[in-house]
Order: sequence, then C-alpha cells, then structure tokens
Amino acid sequence: MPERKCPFELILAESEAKLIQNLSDLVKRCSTQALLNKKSFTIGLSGGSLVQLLTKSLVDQPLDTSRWMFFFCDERYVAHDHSDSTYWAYKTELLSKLPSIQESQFIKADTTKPLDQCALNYEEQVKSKLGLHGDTLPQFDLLLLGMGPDGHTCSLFPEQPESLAESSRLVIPIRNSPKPPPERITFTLPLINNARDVAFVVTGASKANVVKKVFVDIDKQYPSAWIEPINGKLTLITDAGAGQELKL
Ligand SMILES: O=C1O[C@H](COP(=O)(O)O)[C@@H](O)[C@H](O)[C@H]1O
Repeated sequence: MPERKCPFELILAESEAKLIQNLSDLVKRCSTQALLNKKSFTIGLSGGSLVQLLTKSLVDQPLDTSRWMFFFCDERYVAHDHSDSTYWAYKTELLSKLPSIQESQFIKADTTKPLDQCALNYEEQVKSKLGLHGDTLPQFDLLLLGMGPDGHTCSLFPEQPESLAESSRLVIPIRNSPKPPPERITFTLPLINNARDVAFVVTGASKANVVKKVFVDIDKQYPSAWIEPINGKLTLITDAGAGQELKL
C-alpha cells in the first residue's frame, strides 16, 4: 500500500449526528489551538455539501467565533448573490443561522474583476490577511475540503492536470471546469498542503469507491489524492456510506 508522509486520521461516523459532532470537535480543536498564540483563526471553506454540514456543526455551540476569518478554498466566478456562488451559499445558510458571525469575517473573491485578476486579487488577500514571513507560504489553520464523485477537490479536476502542477501561484483561475459553472478560482496544492490541518468531509455511498481510491490506494489520477499537508495533519471525516469500502 502506498505510504502517506503526513499524520492521517480517519473518522468514520455512524450517523449524520455523529458526523456533525466530529466536525464540530475538529473545528473547535483547531480554533482553540490557533488562538492560543495568534490573534485570529483562519479557516478555508469549500462549497457543495459542506455548507449545510458545517452550519449544523456550529449552531447551538458555545463558541466564540469573533476572531475567526473565513476564506474560500475555491469559488465560482459568478456574482456574489448568484445561486452558484459558494459565498452566497454560506451567507444564506451559515450567516443566517449564526448571527454572531459578521459578514466582514468572510474574505470573498471579487468576481466583478476579470477572471485572472480575480484569482490574483484573492491570492493577494490571502497573503495580506495571513501574513508572509520571508519566503514562507501563508499557513491556514484549517482547510475544510469536499470531494466530488470524480475525485476533484476545491476546483482541481482530474481533466485538468496542469492545475495540479502549479508550483508558484497560490490561487489560480479555472476555465472550462467539467462541473458547472465553467469559470472558477481555486487554491493550489502549495497553499493547500501548507495548512496546519486539512480535513475532507465526504458523505454518500455514491462516493465510496473514490474514497477508497483516494485514501487507501492514494491513486494520483484523482486530485484529492495529492492532498498531503507537508507540516500538518490530514483528516477524513466520512459517513458509513462513503466509508463502506475503507479497510485501512
Ligand atoms: O464544485 C464543487 O464541488 C466540491 C464537492 O462538492 P460536494 O457537493 O460533492 O460535496 C466542493 O468541495 C467544491 O468546493 C465545489 O466548488
């Protein structure tokens, strides 16, 4: 079996309630750790099914979120109030249910700029908010990732291997995305793999086979299999459906 270099934890939840509890525990642990010696907790969000799961994991929790800063691991290149926008999904779901979190805590992409500028500008925002020390890359405290049935994560798709080869940019534009909408921006591997904690949250039996291919076989034809934090920890939180082919 291929070797993974970073610490890896599998959390196989028996029910949605347990999965939400596990996700809540992970976010709490990462924020507590980050806020011990920094003034903010930086978390990168994905779209899709994660939006509702994360919202459920944070509501009714005695959490001080005032020093949290939310970024987007990928974003669709559409207006902020478009139904495809990941920011809009969080605004209508998470922000409406967690009024203690301010909209200004969300660092959003400026999709009014041309696509290339939008990606460059988001990269600049990441650098300026997280701070750069010498030549070192910005380090997120936690990135929450989803995975599509094709093994894509963020907006890194198997059909576009050149996006995985990006070695200098932290955020890149994506055109002709196989999953609509076609234009997006996405974090790249150098930025993702520099995070302190990276957690995939994957649910549903339709993803069981790709979960095995990515997390057991580490089959590099799937972009998700390239996620391996160099100085951090990788966690997979899955439900019984998505985890049914796992024998780690
Ligand atoms: O298009 C996207 O899909 C992935 C996976 O979404 P899911 O609904 O299958 O969980 C998501 O992580 C990514 O942020 C999004 O842009």
